[in-house]
Amino acid sequence: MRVANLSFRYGRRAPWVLSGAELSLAEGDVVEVVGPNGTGKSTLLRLLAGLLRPVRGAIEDRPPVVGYAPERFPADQPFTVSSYLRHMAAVRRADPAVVGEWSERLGMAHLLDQRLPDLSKGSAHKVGLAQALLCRPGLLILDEPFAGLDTATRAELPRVVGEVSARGGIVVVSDHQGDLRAFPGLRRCEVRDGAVRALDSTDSTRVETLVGSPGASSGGASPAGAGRAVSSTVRAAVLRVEVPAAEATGLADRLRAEGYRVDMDSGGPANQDTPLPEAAE
Ligand SMILES: Nc1ncnc2c1ncn2[C@@H]1O[C@H](COP(=O)(O)OP(=O)(O)OP(=O)(O)O)[C@@H](O)[C@H]1O
Repeated sequence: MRVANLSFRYGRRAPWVLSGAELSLAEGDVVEVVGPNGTGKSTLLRLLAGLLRPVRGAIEDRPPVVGYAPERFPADQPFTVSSYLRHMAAVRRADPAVVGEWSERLGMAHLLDQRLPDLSKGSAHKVGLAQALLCRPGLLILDEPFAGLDTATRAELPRVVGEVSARGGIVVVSDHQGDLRAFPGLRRCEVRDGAVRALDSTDSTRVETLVGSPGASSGGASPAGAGRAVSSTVRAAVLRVEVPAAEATGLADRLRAEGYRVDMDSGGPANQDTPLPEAAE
């Protein structure tokens, strides 16, 4: 799927939200979209989902089945949870049994008989997630999916994302809270000044700081070069990168998959003699 020279604004005189944005997405990609408030993350997600039409440019090769969970589920609808989800399953030509399955999985089976307008904010949010997942999406768009979720569902969501990705689906997530940050192979991109810019897949600020630090050669691998193995004709640099323990294995696996040699030291803090520079958060 490709976002090609995409420009969008909400009205003829409105300012451009996106201007000439580019993004390529491959099967199985999981992409976190970040950026300051109001820069156009939700707008980009709605464009990707096909809910908004580009003013200029195009979105090419969108998978045919799209699941979209909005940041705020519109709960002001005269249905029960069950009748709404069964209706959505029928519209998406999904097996009605998936309503029960997703309700269980998202911890909302006890809500099925409740009316949508009576739901709490978090419960309504779960209904928004469930309707996006009913259809086995080839493109799953989640706008701030973790906001207001209980602990169990928060823990379940990365597994759901992993399953969609494992069967070749593309997942695009706007996630202020960073709950997917440890997801193996996560791609990150930032929406800013109308453009979509690729970030390093893990903690870009820290890695960039390290590359510029004394002792790290600028002639070797750089975070911007992730995906390119260090060839024998390029001088190699050794970076010491301190990451949270929970993210270490995923990050190491991803770098190895990209052809880098990775040595992992899981014990204690970084070498006290050569302290890591403070990351500019
Ligand atoms: N329906 C709309 N009509 C007019 N302008 C809109 C509409 N939706 C969003 N905008 C404007 O488009 C810009 C981008 O909004 P958007 O919601 O995409 O940003 P965002 O990055 O998702 O913000 P946040 O981080 O606060 O969720 C903002 O200036 C916003 O005011």
